[in-house]
Amino acid sequence: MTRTIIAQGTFDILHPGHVHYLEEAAAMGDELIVIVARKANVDHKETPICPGEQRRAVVDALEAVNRAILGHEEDIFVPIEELDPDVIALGHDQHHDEAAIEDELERRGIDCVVERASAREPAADAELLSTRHIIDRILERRS
Ligand SMILES: Cc1cc2nc3c(=O)[nH]c(=O)nc-3n(C[C@H](O)[C@H](O)[C@H](O)COP(=O)(O)O)c2cc1C
Ligand SMILES: Nc1ncnc2c1ncn2[C@@H]1O[C@H](COP(=O)(O)OP(=O)(O)OP(=O)(O)O)[C@@H](O)[C@H]1O
Repeated sequence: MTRTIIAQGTFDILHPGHVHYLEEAAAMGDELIVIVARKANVDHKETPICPGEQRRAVVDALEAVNRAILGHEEDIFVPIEELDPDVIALGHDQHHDEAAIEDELERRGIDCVVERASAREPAADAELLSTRHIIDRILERRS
C-alpha cells in the first residue's frame, strides 16, 4: 500500500532549506503531497511576495514532490481529510503543536502520525536558508 506523506508551508522564495525539508519528508514514505499555504493563512509573519499559484507551481516542479496543491482558505484539516495521509511531516520550525494536530486528527477519525523534520545545516559559508534572510539581503544590497 502507498504510504502518503504531507508537507506544508509558505514556500515564498525557495532555498536549500526547503529542498532539505521536502527530501526528508519524501523519504518518510512513497508519495509526497505538499500543501502550500494560502496568503490569508500566513498570519504569523510578513505576507508572501509571490502569488499562491506561483508558489504552488514551483514546489510542484521539485523532484521530491509528487504533487503540490494550494491549501484550504479556512479549515486546514479539509485537505488532510481528503488526502487521508499516513504521515504529516512538520518543518523543524513550524509553529504548529504536534499534540494539538494529533488531537484534531483523532477527533476527525484520521489515522495519521505527526513527525518533525530536521533543520538543514548550512553547507557553505554564505548559504541563505530562510526566505526572510533572502529578502533582508536583497533590501540591504539594493537599497
Ligand atoms: C497539517 C497542516 C495542514 C495545513 N493545511 C493548510 C491549508 O489547507 N491551507 C493553508 O492555507 N495552510 C495550511 N497549512 C499551513 C499553515 O497555515 C502554515 O503552517 C503557515 O501558514 C505557513 O507558515 P510556515 O511557512 O511558516 O510554516 C497547514 C499546516 C499544517 C501543519
Ligand atoms: N533551513 C531549513 N531547514 C529545514 N527546513 C526548512 C528550512 N527553512 C525552511 N524550512 C521548512 O520549509 C517549510 C516552509 O518554510 P517557509 O516557507 O516558512 O520558509 P522559511 O524560509 O522558513 O520562511 P521565513 O524565513 O520567511 O520564515 C517549513 O516547514 C520550514 O520548517
